[in-house]
Amino acid sequence: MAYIDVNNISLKKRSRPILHHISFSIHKGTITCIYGPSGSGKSLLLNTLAGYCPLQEGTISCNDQPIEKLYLIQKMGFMPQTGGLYPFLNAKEHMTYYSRLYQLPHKTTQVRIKELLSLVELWGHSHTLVSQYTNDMKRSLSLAISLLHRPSLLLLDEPTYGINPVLNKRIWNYLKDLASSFGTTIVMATSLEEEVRMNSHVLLLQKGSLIYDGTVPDLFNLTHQTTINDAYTHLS
Ligand SMILES: Nc1ncnc2c1ncn2[C@@H]1O[C@H](COP(=O)(O)OP(=O)(O)OP(=O)(O)O)[C@@H](O)[C@H]1O
Repeated sequence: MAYIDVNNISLKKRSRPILHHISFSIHKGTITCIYGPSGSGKSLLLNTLAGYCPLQEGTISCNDQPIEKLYLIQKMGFMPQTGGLYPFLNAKEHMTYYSRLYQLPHKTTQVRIKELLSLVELWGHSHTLVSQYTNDMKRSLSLAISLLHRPSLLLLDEPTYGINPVLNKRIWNYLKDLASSFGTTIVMATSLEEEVRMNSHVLLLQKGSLIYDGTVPDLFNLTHQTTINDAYTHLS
């Protein structure tokens, strides 16, 4: 049975249709990559999954429950592309603030803050105000925050964009371990072809329409191509 069911959703922004009749399913404990060029609707799709864009058409359910309920019961972790950070708080204060929102026990909070800020290479900057962070550091902090409460569903908007290869690999190992050991379901927007290739499930978006939903090997078989970009162009 599917963990997430997206059924015929459409979305308009300022009366302009952006997402068009999108349907797909996601299984528990898998990593799904949403791939497409800038402006294809990746962020809006993720925002819609996270419940930030009210649905104008269609339904989204998670474990047979409306997805909005999942957010309320704190089972979802969402890393937006921007926002969610306070310039005059440092990384540790952010993590503490969000831990309180999630009502994590004090000891768990201390352990997770160190573990996650170390994971994203911010432990050494944990007392620096976010206003002094680079965009990449802000992104890393957003990722750490989204992981804080060990959510069962993680929605990540380009989590590894612009980061160094060593950190990229460490984050990927961490995410894969969450999926395989804890059954965490991960949905991420990415513009990096190599990230799509590493994962089993890919959704290709073009101008707000889903042009492919399936595995990478099936995509290559279908299009007789050997790269994601060539396959994407073939389907366009
Ligand atoms: N709040 C909004 N109001 C109106 N149009 C919007 C809004 N947010 C996004 N759009 C438009 O919706 C389309 C999809 O945007 P979206 O940010 O989801 O694309 P994306 O694939 O995530 O791109 P990128 O990789 O650059 O983030 C774009 O044409 C964008 O201009």
